[in-house]
This record gives sequence, structure tokens and C-alpha cells, in this order.
Amino acid sequence: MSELALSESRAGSAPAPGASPVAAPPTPLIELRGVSCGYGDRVVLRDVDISVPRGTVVALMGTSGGGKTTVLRLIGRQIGVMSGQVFFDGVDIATLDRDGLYAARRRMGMLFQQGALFTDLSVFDNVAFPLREHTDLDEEMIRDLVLMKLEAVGLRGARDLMPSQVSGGMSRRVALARAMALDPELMLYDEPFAGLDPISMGVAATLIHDLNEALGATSIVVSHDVDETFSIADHVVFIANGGVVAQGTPAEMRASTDPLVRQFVDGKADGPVRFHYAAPSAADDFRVKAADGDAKP
Ligand SMILES: Nc1ncnc2c1ncn2[C@@H]1O[C@H](COP(=O)(O)OP(=O)(O)OP(=O)(O)O)[C@@H](O)[C@H]1O
Repeated sequence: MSELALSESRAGSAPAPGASPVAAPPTPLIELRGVSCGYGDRVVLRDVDISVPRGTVVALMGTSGGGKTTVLRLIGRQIGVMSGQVFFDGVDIATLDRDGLYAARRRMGMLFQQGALFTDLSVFDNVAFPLREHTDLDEEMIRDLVLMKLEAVGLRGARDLMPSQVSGGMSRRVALARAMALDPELMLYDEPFAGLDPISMGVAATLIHDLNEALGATSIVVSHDVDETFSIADHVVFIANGGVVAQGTPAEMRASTDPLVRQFVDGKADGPVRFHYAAPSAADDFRVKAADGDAKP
């Protein structure tokens, strides 16, 4: 499978005087090489290659149940590979011991769809939580950092509210402030636009893009929302049928005539991508032979 085409502007500027004109490209922040994985005996992804260059926003899109969230779990090593390797900053995460893994995870911010806030903590204390848990910073410093993160998501004024007092969209933004409390190098977003109204969706998309720039981070966004996701992604990877079925820039995906890509971009129910979860034959399940008198009662 091909690596992500890295746009020239992102790949780096002109070589310094005296430097080799053909410098090796920087290692991607995340790289999946020949990864197969699944749950129990069930294989979800087969021989998948995905490369996420530093500083970019990469979108994972595709069929429901295709394995997008599974890719995020692989990166955080919440699940392991059956075969292949997952590299974070050039290190195969399977080789990390417990401390190494925790250190790697602290460099990642994860915003999951059900990334619920701690209901008994205020907005302020929710964002302060990772700082108190993982750093030795004094309370004055924590206060400044928390207010900066809340300012970034437009909620500095909501610091004293409890989670039950904020809307769904606000709650997502608080979770985002908490996810980036430790200034992660990598942000993982699982369905950040789900359940948001169109205005909040636009705000969330802009926020993801701007935070990526401001933090100098790299982001992976799992989403079904074509317009919002295409507006902020440098690269889109479509996952279906157990693997990467298409990838490219949003413009390339919009211009593509590949029926598979068209099915995603145009949101068509019918097309080359399977909609149904693997199941016994419909004939067996619905006993269509009953008409012939063959089915058991
Ligand atoms: N903890 C689990 N145990 C067993 N199977 C799982 C588990 N989590 C996910 N799966 C299965 O793995 C497959 C991929 O799931 P995953 O959540 O990665 O898909 P997805 O592409 O993120 O889907 P969606 O877009 O619907 O959220 C699905 O068929 C799902 O049923």
C-alpha cells in the first residue's frame, strides 16, 4: 500500500546551504506497517499500511465497523497487533515496557466520542486533572495552564460550571481542553463532530485545525462528516473491507471517479463498499426455503 503523499509544503523547506539536497524525509509521527489486527479470532484489519506525517491532519473515514476506531486503539496500544508493526515517533510501540508505554501515551491526547467528563468535578478541575495526575506543577501554574486551555476552546468563562450545567457541544470542548492539557504531540479524535449542530460542527473543525497549528501537533480524525473533515484534513484515508481502500488529499478524493470513493464522498448507500456486517446467508436466516417446505420449523 502506498505511503501518504506528503505535500511539498509540509515535507520541508529548501535545504540549508551546504546541506545535502536529497535529505531523507522526516520519519512519520505514526506509521502502521503491514498491520493485521482484530478482536479474539475475528480479524478486522488485514495487512494495513498507514503513514501520518508530522504536522498534518489525517482523516480516517469509511464504513461503519470498518476499523477506524480500531486504528486509534492500535496507536495507543489499547489493543495489540496480530502481525505487523505500529511505530510512534520511529519506535515500534510493541517493544515499549509499561513505563515506556505510559510515557508514549502522555504524548498523545485522545478525544473519544464518549469521552465523558468527570461528573463530580468542575470544568476547571476536569481540565486540571491530567496536570495534577502527571506533573509536579504547583497550583498557580496549573491555574494558568487550565485557563489557557479553556481560553483556546472559548470556555474560560465556564470554569466554575459543573458538567451537568454545560451543553453537549460545550462538554466536548471541555473534553478537548482536557485532552490537550499536557500539550500532546499527537491528537486522536474519534467522531468529534457527532451529534453537533452545523454551527458547532464548523467551530469544532476550525478548533481542531487551529489547535493542530498552535500546538505544532499532528492530528488523526475519525469522522463520517465529509464536508467538515475535508475542510481541515491534509490527507484522507478510507478504510473498508478490512483495509485501506483509497487515500489522497480531500481535493483528490472529491475529483476521484473511483466508484468506491464516490460512494463515500456522495454518501451513497449502494456501491462497492459492503454495508452489511458479515452474517450467515440471508436464505438461512430468513428461511426462504420455507416456501419449498425445506426449512425447519
Ligand atoms: N471490543 C471489541 N470486541 C470485539 N469486537 C469489537 C470490539 N470493538 C470493535 N469490534 C469490532 O471491530 C470492528 C471494527 O470496529 P471499529 O469500532 O474499529 O469500527 P469503526 O470503523 O470505528 O466503526 P464506526 O464508524 O461505526 O464507529 C467492528 O466490526 C466491531 O464490531
